[in-house]
Amino acid sequence: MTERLVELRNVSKFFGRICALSGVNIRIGKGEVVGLVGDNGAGKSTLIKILAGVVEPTSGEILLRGRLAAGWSALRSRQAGIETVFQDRALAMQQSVVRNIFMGRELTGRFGWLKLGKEIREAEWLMREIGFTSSLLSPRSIVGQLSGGERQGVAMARAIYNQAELIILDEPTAALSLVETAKVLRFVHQVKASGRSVLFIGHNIHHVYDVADRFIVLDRGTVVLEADRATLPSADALVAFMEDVARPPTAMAQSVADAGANR
Ligand SMILES: Nc1ncnc2c1ncn2[C@@H]1O[C@H](COP(=O)(O)OP(=O)(O)OP(=O)(O)O)[C@@H](O)[C@H]1O
Repeated sequence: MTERLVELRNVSKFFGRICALSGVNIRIGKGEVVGLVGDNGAGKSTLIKILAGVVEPTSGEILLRGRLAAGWSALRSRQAGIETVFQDRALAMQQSVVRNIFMGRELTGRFGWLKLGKEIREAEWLMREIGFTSSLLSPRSIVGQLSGGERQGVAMARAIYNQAELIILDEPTAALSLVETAKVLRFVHQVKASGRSVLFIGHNIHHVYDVADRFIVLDRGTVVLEADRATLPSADALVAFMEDVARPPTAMAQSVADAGANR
């Protein structure tokens, strides 16, 4: 097993009487890509918001490198190297790639002057690190003119600049074409190759399967499957498992009865 980076131990979250998470145990190791899947309302967003420190668990513990993390908050989460790329990616569309990467953490000199040359060089390095290959793209490109997959890459480059050790990607391939999805999956592979970890949340099981080393399936607030890639022969096996989980108990009982009758 890889070195443990972050763990949730017996975490539950209630919103009033609604139970969003119940006794969840998960761990994310250094340099691994974990795929988090589950139907609508399964608790995925709540889980990533807890990791990001923007939602407080009702009970349970968060551990960093095996040690209890006290006083968990958005600041502590970022200090621990956890960066979340939410679906809107929070990018300034009218601004350049370099301005987006350094937003709020600009490189300045002694008198507060912007070190644009240094930022450009650093942005070029980050773009290479994340796997941008197009020669048409530069740190000066305007983000609003980039494709959806490339924008996702800029958000990931910003996370790396912010010292991310774990990048949480909230449905990074939602509404993207095949070509754009392939770009995002390549960026994720690059992030892993650089030794960082990724928690990849996705509705498209095939995208998650393509990129993850390990899979966690949430269903109505509980972890119903945690499996290594080696134990899941294909994306279809994961889809079949999820279909079984989603099936209402009566339908399941009926299908068991049907199977018995056909024997
Ligand atoms: N702020 C909130 N107040 C009340 N209930 C909430 C809140 N946030 C989430 N919930 C409820 O908690 C449960 C889990 O929601 P969550 O958004 O975490 O699921 P999800 O897996 O991310 O779903 P989706 O894929 O649709 O985004 C749902 O029943 C949801 O209605």
